[in-house]
Amino acid sequence: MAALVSLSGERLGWGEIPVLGDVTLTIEPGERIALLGRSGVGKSTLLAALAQRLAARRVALVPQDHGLVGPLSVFHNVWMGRLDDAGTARNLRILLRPSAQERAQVETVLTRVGLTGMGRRRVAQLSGGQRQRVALARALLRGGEVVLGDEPVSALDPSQAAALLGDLAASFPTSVLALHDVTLARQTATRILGLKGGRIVLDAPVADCPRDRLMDLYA
Ligand SMILES: Nc1ncnc2c1ncn2[C@@H]1O[C@H](COP(=O)(O)OP(=O)(O)OP(=O)(O)O)[C@@H](O)[C@H]1O
Repeated sequence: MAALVSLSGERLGWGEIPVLGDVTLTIEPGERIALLGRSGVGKSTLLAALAQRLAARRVALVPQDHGLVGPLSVFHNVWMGRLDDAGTARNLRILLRPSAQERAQVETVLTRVGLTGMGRRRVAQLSGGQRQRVALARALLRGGEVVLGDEPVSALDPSQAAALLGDLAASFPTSVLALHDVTLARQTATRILGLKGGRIVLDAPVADCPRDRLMDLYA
């Protein structure tokens, strides 16, 4: 099967400022990759580079800051996951006067993230964990070949986090998720990428990643 994306010896950063060097990485369809490493090591930088390389595919994003529009309703924010499926006129109609079916589609994903009946609430009035779940609902509504998530369950309690990572795994064939919870990464990923000191220092199947080996990434 053809790789989804390949990077070979690349330097990734922002403008002239390098963050990660010598990045060599191939992602195959069906992989569930967890990105691990200390704060500021470059997980978001790698995800941003992957998003760019995967632009021709259908990709759902769950950004670290959620990427929501506070003054708009939960419904509107979730529907944004599908904006590029329709033209401006249809989108305007949906945003102003959604049909019962469109409301039901959004309600279905809201229920999956535990936000049943919250579609009319303004995002600005939600808690941090509720906002994160709106961002997850938007990704679930969008669907696609790949989900890229930057700490997508960091604001949720452990059982909710595990359940929603399970839902992402069931909904997207391939995932690349930056996670800070090593246990959750070992439970949900098939492959671990560990970043340290400006490099990928670990790239291995999860079966070869005992907890101690992963904790070295934070030493
Ligand atoms: N949009 C951006 N523009 C410029 N520099 C950035 C941007 N995003 C991140 N950086 C810089 O890139 C470096 C790596 O940051 P990055 O956000 O990729 O790390 P991270 O591993 O995701 O961190 P965290 O776990 O804290 O989210 C940092 O020095 C950061 O200041």
